[in-house]
Amino acid sequence: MKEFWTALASLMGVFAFFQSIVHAVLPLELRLAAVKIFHWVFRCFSTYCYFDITDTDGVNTNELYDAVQLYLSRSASFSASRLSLSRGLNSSTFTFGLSNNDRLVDTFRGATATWVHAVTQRQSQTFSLHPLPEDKRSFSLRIKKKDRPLILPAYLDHIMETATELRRRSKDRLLHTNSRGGSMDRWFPWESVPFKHPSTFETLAMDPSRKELIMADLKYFAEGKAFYEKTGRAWKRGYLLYGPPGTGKSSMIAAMANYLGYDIYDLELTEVRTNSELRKLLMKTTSKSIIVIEDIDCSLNLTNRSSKKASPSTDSSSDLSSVVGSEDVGAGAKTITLSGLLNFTDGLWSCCGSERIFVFTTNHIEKLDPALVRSGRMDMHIHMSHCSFPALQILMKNYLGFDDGELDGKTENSDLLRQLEEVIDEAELTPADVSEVLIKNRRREKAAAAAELHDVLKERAERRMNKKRNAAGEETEEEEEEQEKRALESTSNKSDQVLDSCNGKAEQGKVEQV
Ligand SMILES: Nc1ncnc2c1ncn2[C@@H]1O[C@H](COP(=O)(O)OP(=O)(O)OP(=O)(O)O)[C@@H](O)[C@H]1O
Ligand SMILES: [Mg+2]
Repeated sequence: MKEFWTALASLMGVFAFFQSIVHAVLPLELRLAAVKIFHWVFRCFSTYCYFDITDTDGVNTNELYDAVQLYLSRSASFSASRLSLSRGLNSSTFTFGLSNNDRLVDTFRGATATWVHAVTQRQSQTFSLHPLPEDKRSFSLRIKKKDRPLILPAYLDHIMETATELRRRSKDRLLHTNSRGGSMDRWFPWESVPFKHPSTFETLAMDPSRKELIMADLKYFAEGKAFYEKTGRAWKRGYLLYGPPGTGKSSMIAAMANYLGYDIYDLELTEVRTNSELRKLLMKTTSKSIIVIEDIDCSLNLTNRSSKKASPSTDSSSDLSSVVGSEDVGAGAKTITLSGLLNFTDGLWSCCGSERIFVFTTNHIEKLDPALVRSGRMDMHIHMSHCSFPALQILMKNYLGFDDGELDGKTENSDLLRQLEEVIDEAELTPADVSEVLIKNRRREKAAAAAELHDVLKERAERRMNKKRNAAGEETEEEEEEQEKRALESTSNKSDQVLDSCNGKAEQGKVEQV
């Protein structure tokens, strides 16, 4: 035994001696090259192959990294002996995180996949306007070389799909905004909060047939990967929601996100200064998301637009590049152009990601630049209108607890329902107005609350009728005055003509006299 320890000690001594010689004789570059060659030789003879999945690809966040993290933390968490736990602010679920060098083993189609998570510090960065995060994170996947054709890329597809499904099921969606201090100089220009809006298509008050049409359209889109690939179209869709305030445009967006399980990017256009900032924001959005620009008409600077339009050029492209949010503020002049915005939704940059929905909302569709609303740009124009009777029925269900049987018009409520149906269109109340009345009366008995609603609707309808009648009366008065004026004018014209003809004769006579 003693001999063994003596031999080991002398072996280590020899190794240390050679190491010091190598360090003294070989320069650093040569040593690094030697290490690389050693790794290369090792990999050539190894039965395994390795794949590194980093958190960024240098510019964009790597969706695969996020998917792997979610997949491993939810699917394989039970097989790991040590994991870090976290729960996001306002989030309803716990997330298992992986620390440095954590190792997880997964199996797919009978093959073993070993994952190792590595967190290293990024080497000191040179000055940059867009610094990267301090930590560099990556997953390393190790599989047997012989399994490679069997499980790649199917395994990665499986991970992406599972992560998507997990996200959808967790109902933990995010609402990203660029207006809450998200700085363009930072790595991630969007600030995020958990998205908890409870609006769904079920609670949304609108005609069921139109609702179904929209839901079918969304579903077709979400499942339409093959269709978009086959037709060579970018996998994105645009919706323009327009209508008066309080008709449910924002509620519809929330319902869309909840229906599809997508995140929302709420883009505050007035916070974006240049087209390149806009493009960068777009690049930092993930797929399976809804990118929203609310009140698009208010984001457009019509003064600048018209001044540009006043230029002699009649070229339609000049119209397209009209300034949107421009403000002449010297060096920091804002230079977002309409063409920049259209590129954002339509152009090549809009495709740097997939499965994305663009939603614009406006109260004044007539104020929008024709370039924005021309057919083909926004795939679907959805008019959110005043509360109709079918929409009212949904609100009565939501707020007062009426059920389908009570609303089918064959029960003791049928009279009340008929009366509501008679006045609802004339009252022209928005779903938000109706909701207010119902909220105020929600503690009362259903029928009493509905009767109160009827009174409000009736009063409003009558007021509108009176207004119309008065307006019509004023119009008739105006018309009568107009007619009188015309009659008077025609009489005076006739006498003028008589005078003229007399004068004419006099002139002629005069001429003749001359
Ligand atoms: N169609 C609807 N279905 C259910 N609730 C609605 C609907 N429309 C409005 N509401 C209610 O009114 C409130 C305001 O609606 P919402 O913010 O969606 O309107 P909007 O059309 O986006 O208005 P604005 O044009 O002012 O942004 C919502 O919180 C919701 O409770
Ligand atoms: Mg809104």
